[in-house]
Amino acid sequence: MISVLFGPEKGFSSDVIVVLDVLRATSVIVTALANGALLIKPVSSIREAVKMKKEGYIIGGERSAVKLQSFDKGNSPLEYFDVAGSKIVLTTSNGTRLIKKAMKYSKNIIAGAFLNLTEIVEYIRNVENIILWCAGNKREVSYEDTLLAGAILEKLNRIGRRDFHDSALVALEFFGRRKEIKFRGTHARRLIGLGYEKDVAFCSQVDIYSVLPVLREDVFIKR
Ligand SMILES: O=C(O)[C@H](CS(=O)(=O)O)OP(=O)(O)O
Ligand SMILES: [Mg+2]
Repeated sequence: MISVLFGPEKGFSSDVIVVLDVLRATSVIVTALANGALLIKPVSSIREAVKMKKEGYIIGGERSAVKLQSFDKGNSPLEYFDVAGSKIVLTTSNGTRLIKKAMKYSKNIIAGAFLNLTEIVEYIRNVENIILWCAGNKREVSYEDTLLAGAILEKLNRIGRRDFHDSALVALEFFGRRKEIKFRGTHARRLIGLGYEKDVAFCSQVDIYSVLPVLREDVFIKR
């Protein structure tokens, strides 16, 4: 059975959990690994991230969408092209918190974005129980994560999967009504207002990377 969780509140166990935070945490994770980062460690707090600096990590993340003082990088995927060979610790408002939560519910967690859409589908196509877990925006449903859930489901549907929970059917039908990958929600508008329009455009690209971030212990590495 394939289910979609539209926000971070309620979780349950599953064979695989695909964490979706299109704007922008999972797009950052995919981009960093595609550009040669060795690993990305998601953490919930700023303090945990800062501690890792001494261990040679690049520290990245945001609060209220803006790079933190004393951090090396923010939460823009465009800042993660020059990370070959590095270890990164990442803390963000929605995405990294959801990843930590998802760890309670599955040993098999992957990070999904439009950037690696086909890689996600290839990995989960034969898995029995799947949750597509949307990070959402400030604990609410987000347009772009729901759209990605629908895009994944459409591809699964095309290859014959039909075991969709009602939540999955809702996301699938939502995606089916959209003709383009364009983010019309609050989070995209807010990021554009803050000057991050290039991030929004970058994160709406489909399949520019053939990379799948898988969580091993508590760090994402390339599969
Ligand atoms: O940086 C982002 O895009 C958001 C921050 S906020 O929700 O806009 O304040 O973080 P994320 O965890 O990637 O949703
Ligand atoms: Mg987000």
